[in-house]
Amino acid sequence: MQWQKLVVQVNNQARAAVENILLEAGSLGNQLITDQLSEQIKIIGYFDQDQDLSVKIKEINSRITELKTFGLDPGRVDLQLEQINETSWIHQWEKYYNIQHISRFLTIVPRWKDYQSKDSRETVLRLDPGKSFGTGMHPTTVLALHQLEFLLKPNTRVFDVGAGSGVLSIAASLLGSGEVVAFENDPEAVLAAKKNLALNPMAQKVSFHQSNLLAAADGKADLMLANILPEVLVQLIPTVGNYLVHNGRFILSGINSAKEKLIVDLLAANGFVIESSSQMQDWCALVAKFEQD
Ligand SMILES: C[S@@+](CC[C@H](N)C(=O)[O-])C[C@H]1O[C@@H](n2cnc3c(N)ncnc32)[C@H](O)[C@@H]1O
Repeated sequence: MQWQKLVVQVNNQARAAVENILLEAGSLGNQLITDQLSEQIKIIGYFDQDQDLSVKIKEINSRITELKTFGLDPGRVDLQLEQINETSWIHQWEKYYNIQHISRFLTIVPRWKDYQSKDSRETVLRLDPGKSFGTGMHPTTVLALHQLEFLLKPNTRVFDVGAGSGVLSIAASLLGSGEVVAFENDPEAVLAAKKNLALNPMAQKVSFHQSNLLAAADGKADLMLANILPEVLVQLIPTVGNYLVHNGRFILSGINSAKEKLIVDLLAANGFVIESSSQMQDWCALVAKFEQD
């Protein structure tokens, strides 16, 4: 299978915004290459070959150029499209993917790295994201994991919408939740998530389902997770109340700061009260409480 790689060279100050533009254009994962001697960085977006990027490149270029109107100078912008084969794509990820200490008590370790925890309180999550989103390195995943660690109570029933590599679902189980039911519309991601579950035998009662948003959900959750782009959150939010208990919490991530107000207003209109908002780079995560009967 062939992939396409879009290499974008810009000024470092536009990094978070450009990463977001690539993800919104359909990049399945971004890789960052920095040079300590230069302000210029390279952001590489990986796209499925089926995507016609000839039109999208123009759109991406003009969105990057428009950043100037928001006070972000992207500098000299250069975009190069390259074809790559699947093996080298996965190889690239493995090269740049490292052990990540998400918090004092949660560490994500790539499947192929050795790691011995020295602290019995530390939870170690083994992961091989393959082609699916959710290495644990992206700010949106880190923000969701921080909120999950903070909010999770023992035996809570969790729904994870847009499970990707399964990172949030597996973390929820390892951190002590009850049943975790995860939904993902990409069949390849569902397979990757199931393989990741097998890498973590301590994660119990987790199931992954191929489903458009909550279409395959049954019953109600105490805690809902969704790290998905705002365009998808907008479709999801009006349905969440049917699947969340009264006073249940909803952790939303994947929101670029410019879309925060839109999501906050939609949550309020659907019976949610915002409890907190956290920020990393240009990304925002929200915790909302469902107060409607
Ligand atoms: C940003 S990734 C998040 C992955 C992982 N949960 C994490 O936090 O790192 C969003 C995921 O949502 C999935 N997704 C997008 N639209 C969806 C939909 N309508 N129904 C189910 N999953 C969807 C994508 O395939 C992708 O795996």
